[in-house]
Formats: sequence, structure tokens, C-alpha cells
Amino acid sequence: MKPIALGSDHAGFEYKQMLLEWLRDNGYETRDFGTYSADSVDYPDFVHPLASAITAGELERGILVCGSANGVCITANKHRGIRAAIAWEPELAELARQHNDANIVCVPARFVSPENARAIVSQFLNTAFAGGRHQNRVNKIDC
Ligand SMILES: O=C(CO)[C@H](O)[C@H](O)[C@H](O)COP(=O)(O)O
Repeated sequence: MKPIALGSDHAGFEYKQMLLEWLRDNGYETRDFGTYSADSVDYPDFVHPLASAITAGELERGILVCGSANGVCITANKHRGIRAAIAWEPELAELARQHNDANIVCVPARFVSPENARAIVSQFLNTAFAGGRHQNRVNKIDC
């Protein structure tokens, strides 16, 4: 698997740092797109470079974290070929992979525990796309 891309705004910074360390401890290569402190920032400044790296084929999977996950998800999905999904429990990450072939999971740091965030990311990284009827639907997403 290619390195996992991580990005956040200030609201997601601590969780991003925690996830980076946890992923590295578990043998994943990572690429950190920022932000790099808890100072207030604008999430699109970090989401657009990460999404562009995925659509360019440099990376395959991304993890984005902000307070509600809404801002990072909305921004990432502006990129053709990005399928970003918000998950606040592991089963949603599983379904986003199985049914939607999501390439980015968006974690709402202000609404999930660190333990749940790790479980969401683990599920996202370890679930395959189911294909079949879902492939037809995914093929119709981009317009
Ligand atoms: O984009 C968001 C909401 O749609 C994220 O939750 C942000 O992290 C949040 O808006 C940041 O809020 P703050 O009051 O500037 O910390």
C-alpha cells in the first residue's frame, strides 16, 4: 500500500498527530499534509493538496480530520475522483469502503473518542471495495 495521507485543521490537529503516530507504530508509511500546530487555520489550505496528491496517483488513501468532518469532506469531494466519506463509527468506514470505494475517510475529532477514531481508521484501511452492483454506481458518481 502507498503511504497514507493525513491532513487536518486546528480542530483535528491533535487527533491527526495521534493517528500519525499510531499508524507508524503499526507499520504504515504516512505523509503529513498539515496543519502542523493547533493555531487556527482554514481547512481547504490542507485538504486541496492532499486530494490533489490522491487524484494524481501519488497516494491512494487519505485521512482528514476537522471538528465536525464536514468542512474537510465537502472540500475533498470537489476533486474529481475523490470519494470522501464522514465516519463517526467503524461500520460507516466499512460501508464507505465496501459500497462506495471511498478513498478518503473524514473523522470528526470533536465527536469521537481517540479510541473510536483509531477503530474508524483501521476499518477504513482494512476493508476492500465489494465491486459488483456497487461498481456500476461508483462509475456514475463523477459528472
Ligand atoms: O469545517 C468544519 C465545520 O464544517 C470543522 O468542524 C472545523 O474544524 C471547524 O469549523 C473549526 O471551528 P473553529 O471554531 O474555527 O475552531
